[in-house]
Amino acid sequence: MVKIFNVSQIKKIDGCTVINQGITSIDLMERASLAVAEKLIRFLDPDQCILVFAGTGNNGGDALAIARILLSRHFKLYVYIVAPDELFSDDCLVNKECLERLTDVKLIKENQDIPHIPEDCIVIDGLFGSGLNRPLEGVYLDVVTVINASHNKVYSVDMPSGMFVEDNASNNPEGIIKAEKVFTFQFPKLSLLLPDSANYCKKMTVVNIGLCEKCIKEEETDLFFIEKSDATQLPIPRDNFSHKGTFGKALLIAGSYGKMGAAVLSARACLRTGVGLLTMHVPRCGVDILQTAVPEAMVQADEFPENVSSVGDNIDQFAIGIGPGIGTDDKTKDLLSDLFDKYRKPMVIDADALNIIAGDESLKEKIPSKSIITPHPVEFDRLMGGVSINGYERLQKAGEFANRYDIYIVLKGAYSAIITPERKVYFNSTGNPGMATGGSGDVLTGMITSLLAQKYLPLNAAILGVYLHGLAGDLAAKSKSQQGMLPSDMIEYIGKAYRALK
Ligand SMILES: NC(=O)C1=CN([C@@H]2O[C@H](COP(=O)(O)OP(=O)(O)OC[C@H]3O[C@@H](n4cnc5c(N)ncnc54)[C@H](OP(=O)(O)O)[C@@H]3O)[C@@H](O)[C@H]2O)[C@@H](O)CC1
Ligand SMILES: Nc1ncnc2c1ncn2[C@@H]1O[C@H](COP(=O)(O)OP(=O)(O)O)[C@@H](O)[C@H]1O
Ligand SMILES: [K+]
Repeated sequence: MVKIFNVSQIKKIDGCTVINQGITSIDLMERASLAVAEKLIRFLDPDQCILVFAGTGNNGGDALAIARILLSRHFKLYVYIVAPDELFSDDCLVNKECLERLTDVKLIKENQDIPHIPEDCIVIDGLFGSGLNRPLEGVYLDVVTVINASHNKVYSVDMPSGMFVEDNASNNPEGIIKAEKVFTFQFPKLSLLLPDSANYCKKMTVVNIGLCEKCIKEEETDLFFIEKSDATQLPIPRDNFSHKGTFGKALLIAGSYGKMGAAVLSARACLRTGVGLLTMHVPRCGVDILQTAVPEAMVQADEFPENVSSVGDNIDQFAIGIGPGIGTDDKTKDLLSDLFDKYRKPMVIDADALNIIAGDESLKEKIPSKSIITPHPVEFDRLMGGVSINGYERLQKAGEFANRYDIYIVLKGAYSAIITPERKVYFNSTGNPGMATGGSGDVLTGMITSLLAQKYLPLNAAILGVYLHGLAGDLAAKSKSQQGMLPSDMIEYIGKAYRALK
């Protein structure tokens, strides 16, 4: 797992690296800048005009070192340092003086020094990084406004300048660079993983700068970024003599009149994820649909034609998933309450099941311990009874909720976050905007339920389920495009996603 740290932890690891590796901070800056420049070069055209905007701190120092490296590779650069008071950090000053021996470096001290930024340029943004401690004002704000208004591609060093590493609730949205790509050092930064960064960081690339592994190992955190190597370790190998009983029984309670598609998608995804036996509990109107669309599944018909209203006895044999397409009818509400009374093992709770719970405090109290709930942000805000001001606040609330009710929360989104009862957070690294289409969530519910049935621990079921789901989405997008892909395609790629983990 890649650890995610706060600013003071990053500074500490920085200092510890310098000591343990017997280097100076300027050596580390050079290493970091070289690593970014190497990545950056792939996106640059030698004929294009490149404007570098540096600040006066170490982020500026990085940008100036990157400018020097790019000059040595014959890129055409115009370099500006925004320095209203001309106070430079030591390492920034060293890089400024090095660069001034090679090219003209202009200072921007006030608004009138800001250059016109032509169209079709590339901007390299090294104004502020992790040292930002207040929203931008004055000439800094003016520079960011001009850069954003130029609509050129901006590549940011470490952070989009003006964006805080963690909480941006108090920030000025106008004072943050809108970057095409952010090359961030060594660790993903929390704010770049939250939906708040959507306008400011289209893509985050983590650049390894060789910080001391021992220091990183010793520094504790509750925030993690899931990598392929983490997911690869999770699938339970299949024994030669295993049989369908080995891989568990899943029961999916899904569908209502007009929403049987959700049940079909979750059923297919559950089967493709490897469950031994799948039973679908659906309203009577859905029986033929299920039997035709998913012949591998057994079907239990509810007594009601259009909604699910009750589940039978003998449900302890199953891993249960409930929610896709069930609607919020009163009968279905009774079912949920009854289910929570009868069944005390971890289950997967999604979609309308969450909307039902949202309106009833007593149901929240009854959620079985260690269950996995899978809300998207709107469902989560409904559960909380109010909208969060940003993704950071939502994450804090999710930690409190998971802890209070002893459950796992999969907060879905671009980097879905898995939040544990101990308030640890695991961010997923797979998936793409092609998955932002009705039915993708139903697929996820089927997948995690399948893994629970196969005796994965709830945390592992959530991590592997979310990772595989995103990976299947990435494979589907590769073949069908983000626009053209469907949740059904994702299901077809679950097998290949498993293969890719080998
Ligand atoms: N391990 C790593 O990751 C490595 C990191 N490295 C690089 O170091 C960068 C962090 O550098 P940094 O600490 O010098 O801070 P940076 O962001 O340049 O800001 C400079 C100063 O600006 C000030 N300031 C703050 N807000 C302000 C505002 N709104 N308006 C005006 N001024 C404001 C504030 O000073 P203050 O005014 O508070 O005294 C602050 O100290 C990091 O992002 C990465 O690029 C690499 O070089 C090596 C390895
Ligand atoms: N931009 C994105 N990048 C990665 N994954 C995404 C993106 N948008 C949506 N997803 C994933 O797609 C799924 C959508 O789920 P949900 O909103 O519940 O859809 P539905 O209710 O229509 O089935 C979630 O797992 C989410 O993480
Ligand atoms: K920056």
